[in-house]
Amino acid sequence: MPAVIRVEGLSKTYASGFTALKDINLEISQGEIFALLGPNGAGKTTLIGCICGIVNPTAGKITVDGKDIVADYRAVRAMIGLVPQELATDMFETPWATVNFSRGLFGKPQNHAYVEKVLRALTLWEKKDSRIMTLSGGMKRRLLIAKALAHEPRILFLDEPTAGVDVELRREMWEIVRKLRAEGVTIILTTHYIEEAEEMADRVGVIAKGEIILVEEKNELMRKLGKKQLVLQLSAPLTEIPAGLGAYDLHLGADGNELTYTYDTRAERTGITALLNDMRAAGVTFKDLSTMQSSLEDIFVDLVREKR
Ligand SMILES: Nc1ncnc2c1ncn2[C@@H]1O[C@H](COP(=O)(O)OP(=O)(O)OP(=O)(O)O)[C@@H](O)[C@H]1O
Repeated sequence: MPAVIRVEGLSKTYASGFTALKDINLEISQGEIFALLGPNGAGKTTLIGCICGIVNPTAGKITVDGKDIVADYRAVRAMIGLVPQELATDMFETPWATVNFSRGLFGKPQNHAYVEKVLRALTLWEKKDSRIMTLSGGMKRRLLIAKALAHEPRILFLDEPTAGVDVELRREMWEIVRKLRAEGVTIILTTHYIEEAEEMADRVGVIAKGEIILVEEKNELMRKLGKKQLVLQLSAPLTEIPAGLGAYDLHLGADGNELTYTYDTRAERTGITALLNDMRAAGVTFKDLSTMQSSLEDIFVDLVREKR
């Protein structure tokens, strides 16, 4: 698939002197769902703000469909729809008026049939003449998407589409995103949630402290994220890992009193049964055991370490 968005050497330092993005290089392919995964303050919103022309980059170059976002601002903006985190619109307006107005902002001719199609697709048609303030939280979220789609963009950015929404609504949002992709829209979404990236994305970019740490096919990333640790409190301390256990990914810690085994939860076998058997054969016994799942934070730390 050809790249529809190219980001080269992008950096952003805010007026406060804070550097939110450092030398970002990224390509988004046409028709994919790309998830930008990162903790709070990682720079996700700043990055999409730069691509959408809302935030001025300090350095670097961005093209959308081969057009420079600065030199060709209007053409680029017309190709992009942005679903922000929060609704900033007149609460006394109606969905019908606000979506038609959004379309007009982009200089698109009126097209009531298209606006109707969008409102119906987002199950807002029944509410088209209600005041926005009377809509439920889920309806307001869907209205944000309807507004972003008003001018028929080919690329849609969703900034934390499911932050603070319940499970049912989250699934509904995912369904909407999938339908849009099926219609050929390229989708870039930001999220804190590994499950969201896992559920939705074709590729995932992990961002932390203003740097893209890795970009990976979703399946490959999930394999890396699927690591768990088994921690064994030994009955007696060891000075080294016995030779008979050399084939396992083991770490001896806590003055030889703790053995940690790292395994892949997605592998066909965890290897735990074999490890415990081999430990018995090697005469190593334990008094307690627990498991730990790597947190997103641990994973970021690991990834940063791996990169260096
Ligand atoms: N206008 C601004 N002036 C100064 N610093 C800013 C400005 N906007 C954002 N920042 C800082 O830049 C960093 C990145 O913010 P950004 O909103 O891009 O992160 P994010 O990954 O989207 O976070 P979240 O998940 O919380 O939305 C943060 O430390 C933030 O405080």
